[in-house]
Amino acid sequence: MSVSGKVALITGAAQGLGRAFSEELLKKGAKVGLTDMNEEAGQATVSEFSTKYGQNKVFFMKCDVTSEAQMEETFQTIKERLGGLDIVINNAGIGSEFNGWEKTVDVNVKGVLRGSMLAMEHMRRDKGGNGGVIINVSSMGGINPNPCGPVYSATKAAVLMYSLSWALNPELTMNGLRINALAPSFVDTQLYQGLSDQSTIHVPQIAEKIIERVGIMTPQSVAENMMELIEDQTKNGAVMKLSKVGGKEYHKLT
Ligand SMILES: NC(=O)c1ccc[n+]([C@@H]2O[C@H](COP(=O)([O-])OP(=O)(O)OC[C@H]3O[C@@H](n4cnc5c(N)ncnc54)[C@H](O)[C@@H]3O)[C@@H](O)[C@H]2O)c1
Ligand SMILES: CC[C@@H](O)/C=C/C=C\C[C@@H](O)/C=C/C=C/C=C\[C@@H](O)CCCC(=O)O
Repeated sequence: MSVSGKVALITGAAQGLGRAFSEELLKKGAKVGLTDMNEEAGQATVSEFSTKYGQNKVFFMKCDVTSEAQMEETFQTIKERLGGLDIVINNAGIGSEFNGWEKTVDVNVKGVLRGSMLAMEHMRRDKGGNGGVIINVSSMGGINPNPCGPVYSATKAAVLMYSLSWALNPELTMNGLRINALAPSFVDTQLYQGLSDQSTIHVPQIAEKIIERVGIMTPQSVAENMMELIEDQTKNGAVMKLSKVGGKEYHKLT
């Protein structure tokens, strides 16, 4: 599928991976609904991208993925403002392991499931949509047990299993939809930089050893690889693993 002229909605897009996904899509001629709970960062990003790619190509909405009302309004508004919806990337995620662990579940699991359900409602052909693709952002931490973040890993494993379960449902494919999961290892973003904050993870000394082994990617390199999940229409149910040392691999869970 060529993304030129298509409309994408991305959560957590003000910075990090979501910002990189947005820019990669804009470079290829897509229109992007950039959403994030951080309004200041979101406005700054959309201002930069409007200048680079055109005012009518990108639109920002403040949206907290844990709010059903905000997510419903955001999907409807972006679809109206940009003329449709073809690509949804449920990217927003956090990593608190201790006193914020329930928020981690709310954002990383409930936020992704909410965005997936809204994406299906707005894109499925039997409800007036044009079909499309959903990319749910998991992690290598959702595939391999990771002592640094049991809560985080559980949320990312949930994203994987939810996505793959839907991919097997003919209701999805018969209505022109595809759903995939992206599972990067470490990427140089604010979330990764928070790893050094002992209040967010368990056993940071183990994290250091894992990082030495698997390396650290740039958000841009992840975004460039991710595009294959959108452009290759045979990839329904695919799990793309990415790491600095291992490169790109497709993971089979079944
Ligand atoms: N950085 C990594 O090493 C890495 C590796 C694998 C997977 N991931 C995943 O990639 C995704 C993006 O993470 P990142 O590394 O770019 O982190 P990041 O912290 O740089 O960016 C996350 C963005 O999500 C936004 N956000 C947080 N909570 C939100 C909410 N409730 N509603 C809306 N927006 C919210 C933040 O404001 C921020 O702009 C996450 O799902 C993360 O789990 C990251
Ligand atoms: C880990 C808790 C959270 O607060 C921190 C997140 C930081 C970065 C994002 C995360 O998704 C990255 C995970 C990377 C995992 C990399 C390798 C794993 O497969 C573990 C491999 C185990 C091993 O090699 O020993």
